[in-house]
Amino acid sequence: MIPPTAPAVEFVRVTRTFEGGDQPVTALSDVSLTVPRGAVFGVVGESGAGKSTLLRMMNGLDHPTSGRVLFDGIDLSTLTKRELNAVRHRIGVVFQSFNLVGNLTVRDNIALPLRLQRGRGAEVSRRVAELVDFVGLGPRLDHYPAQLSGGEKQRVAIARALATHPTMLLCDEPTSALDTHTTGEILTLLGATRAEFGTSIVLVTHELDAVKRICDSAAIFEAGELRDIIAVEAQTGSRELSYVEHVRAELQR
Ligand SMILES: Nc1ncnc2c1ncn2[C@@H]1O[C@H](COP(=O)(O)OP(=O)(O)OP(=O)(O)O)[C@@H](O)[C@H]1O
Repeated sequence: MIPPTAPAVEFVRVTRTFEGGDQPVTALSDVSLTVPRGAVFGVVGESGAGKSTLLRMMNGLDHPTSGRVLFDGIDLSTLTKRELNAVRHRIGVVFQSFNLVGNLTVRDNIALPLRLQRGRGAEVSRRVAELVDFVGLGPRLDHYPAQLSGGEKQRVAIARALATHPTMLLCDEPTSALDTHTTGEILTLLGATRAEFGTSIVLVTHELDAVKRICDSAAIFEAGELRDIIAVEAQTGSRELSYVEHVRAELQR
């Protein structure tokens, strides 16, 4: 059972060391942090800081060498493969490179996680319709990924990640392949995801503007060590700018 007050994710003194090369590599060293439920939590750090390792552990794809990772209060390393799979259905993942299936339409990409769970046809269609509406991709339902812009592909990927009603969304550099205006649109969509569904979001990014825009707090990593967790001041009064307003604001800054 999920303790009602459990955070979305908790790391308790987590260390992850990779053996096998000439020398062991410590990707994360004694990391303790808490992602509160419903938070948008940023993770920043230079290349090699340990961000991907952190995300893989949140998703149960990797386990600590020492310490514990708790999702909804459950220690992921104590679960059987079957239990872990069940927990992972409550976690959505969004990648920089979208990871859509090229020979499936938008509709079928979004439906994929539901079909893997053997969802019934009518339920799947209803859920896909809701999500397409939420991410604003109605007219593109029968298009293939190659026919979409980068921003549209990321909308499909977000819809697909939300298909199974996850309580947490892990976003690995979701806007790094996008121009700044489209980045703003995707961040707005992630903000709407939290507001509409209460989804906890972990946003790994090297773009500090993205953190400033939607995160409540952010963890700063350096060489596998958690250096600081900072509260991010809310950007009150900010609204979605049109493309022209955005370019004007950037060039005149
Ligand atoms: N499977 C592995 N085997 C050996 N070393 C690894 C493995 N995975 C990660 N590492 C090492 O752990 C350290 C942290 O890697 P990680 O990918 O977590 O960093 P990152 O912050 O995500 O970097 P980037 O922004 O470049 O993706 C690096 O030194 C990396 O080489």
